[in-house]
Parts: sequence; structure tokens; C-alpha cells
Amino acid sequence: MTEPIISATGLGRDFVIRTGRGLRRRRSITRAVADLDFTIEAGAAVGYIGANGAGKSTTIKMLTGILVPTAGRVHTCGLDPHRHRRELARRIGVVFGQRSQLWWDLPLAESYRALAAIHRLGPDTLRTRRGTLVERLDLGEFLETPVRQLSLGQRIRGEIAAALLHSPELLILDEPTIGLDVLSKERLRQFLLEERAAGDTTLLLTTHDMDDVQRLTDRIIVVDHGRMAYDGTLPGLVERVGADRVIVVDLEETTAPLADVAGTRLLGVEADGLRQRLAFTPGSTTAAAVLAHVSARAEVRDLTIEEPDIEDVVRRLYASGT
Ligand SMILES: Nc1ncnc2c1ncn2[C@@H]1O[C@H](COP(=O)(O)OP(=O)(O)OP(=O)(O)O)[C@@H](O)[C@H]1O
Repeated sequence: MTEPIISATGLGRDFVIRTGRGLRRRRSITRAVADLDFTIEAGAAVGYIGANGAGKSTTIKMLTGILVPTAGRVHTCGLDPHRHRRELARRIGVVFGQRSQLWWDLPLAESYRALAAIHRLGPDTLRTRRGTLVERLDLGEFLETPVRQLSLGQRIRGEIAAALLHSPELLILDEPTIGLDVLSKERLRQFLLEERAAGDTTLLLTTHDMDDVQRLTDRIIVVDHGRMAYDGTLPGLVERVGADRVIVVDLEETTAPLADVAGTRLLGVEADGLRQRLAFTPGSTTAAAVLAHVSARAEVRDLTIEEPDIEDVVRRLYASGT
């Protein structure tokens, strides 16, 4: 088996906070990350999720060598991130949505030339890779514009190209779609999906945007107060917290409220009973069983199933304290 791209064992990070002066001096410790164990295999796409202050950025900083762990171990691309920061930088790409890694006063084209020198890319490799990224991220029109004059959406696309210029094995995106409008978000997601399909880049993504998680990742790790709260698939999480799904039936004729369908809760009745919404918990019944019950009462013209709201699912996980 090949080595995992990331492996963390008992990973932890405390921050010592000093306040006051003289006799009033106080020292307290914030445990930002505690006892994290996980591995991420090459080619995976993992969403790293948690509320504000849960420890996501601290973890990413340890994975990339910016911060040294105060407990446990982490290896990224088989390296100790802090000790081998330079070597690691050649093998990973990182984008922090709220902070730029580009040279503010330089045009993107200049930044890419500088990055190519840092990563020791030959002129041919730079030309080919840059050409592909410029085309796929649609950067052509503003390549010569100083970064400070770019819109947020343009800048993030520029940042992603910068992070991918040296074809890293691992791409880490910290809140990549934050602040972007719906269209720009969608464009970026489409690009990232294509990038994943085209190669074997491993993707680690922190986000508060559940659409990012749904569209881009196939595994999620949820942290709560620095500790692992869940590691698995999104449907697995939905099942674990017992979140409801909703079945919406459109009926051929006005029908009395379907209040007693086994395993469901009637959420609403519209248009004299022509449309009814029933909630059910996967595990206690199935959409097929609900449909069979409803069909025995009335002719079903159409049906849709609403998936649970993921933010609500994560909230439930936090509330369950597991
Ligand atoms: N340099 C620091 N000094 C002291 N405390 C810190 C430092 N960096 C982070 N913390 C604390 O560690 C905890 C985790 O912070 P972190 O930034 O990792 O959370 P996060 O999950 O990335 O949050 P957000 O979603 O808001 O970005 C918080 O309580 C934060 O206040």
C-alpha cells in the first residue's frame, strides 16, 4: 500500500495566553487541537468541518509546517512538516481564502514567474502548466493586472492557479469560496471537480459552506473544540445523527391529511391536500415504504425527496456531544 498523504497521531496544539502585568500577570492555556488521529490517502477529497474556533486553521497550520504541534505527530507527504517546510512547500499547494499568497503590487503573470523560480520549474513546464491553468480558470483577461486591483473572485482563481502551478500532490484550501457570489462559487467548484477528475491531486478543504462539502468531498472530518467528532461519509453522518429526510408527494386528487402513515410525521398540507410533506427518519422506515403507504390511499402524480440540511446535521452532531 502507498503511504498516506497525511497521517496524524495524537495530534495536539496548546496556546499559552498571557494577560495582565506585574502581580496581575496570568497565564492560561487554550487547547486548540487535542488528540487527533486520522490518515488521508492519496487521491481522497476530504472536508474538514467545524464551528468557528473548533481548531481547523490550527490543524492546517500544523499539517503545513507553519505551527509546531505541542502533542503527537503529523506527517504530510511522508515529511515532518515543520522540519522539512521547504521540501514540503514543493509538494503541496495551499490557499487561504482570506489571506493572499500573491504579491499584491505585481500582476498575476509576475507572481507566476516568481513562483516558477521558487519551485524550480523549467520554462517549458511553466509555459504548459500556466497555459492550462489560465485557460481553465479563465485568467487571460487580467493576467497583467496588479493583484490589488482584482475582484475577490478573480483573485481566488489566481490564488488557486498559483497553488497548482507546480502540480502539487496535495491541495489544501482553507475557506476557498468565502465571500464569493453564487456564480463564482459554482465556477470554482466546477474547476476543482475537473482538476480532481484529471489527476490524482488529494484535496483537503475547510469550509463553512455545506454546498462545497456536498459537491467536492467524499469524506468529512468534523472537529468540535479541537477534538474529532466524526470521521466518515456525509450520508453516514446523516444516519448517525438520525436527521430526517422529507418526502413531498403531489397527488392526483384532493386528499385528507396523511397524518397516520407509519414511520412519518406530517409536516404540511398544501392546496387542499394535493401536496403533502412527510418527514421520516432513515433507519426507521424507507422512502419506498412511505410511497407504498401513500399510494394505497391516493394516486401519486409526482414525488421528491428533500435531503437533510447539512448544517443542521452538524449542529445535531455537536448537540449530541459524541
Ligand atoms: N495564535 C493563537 N494564540 C492563541 N490562541 C489561538 C491562536 N490561534 C488560535 N487560537 C485559539 O485556538 C482555537 C482554535 O482556533 P482555530 O483558528 O484553529 O479555529 P477554526 O476552526 O479555524 O475557526 P474559524 O472557523 O473561525 O476559522 C480558538 O479558541 C482560538 O482562539
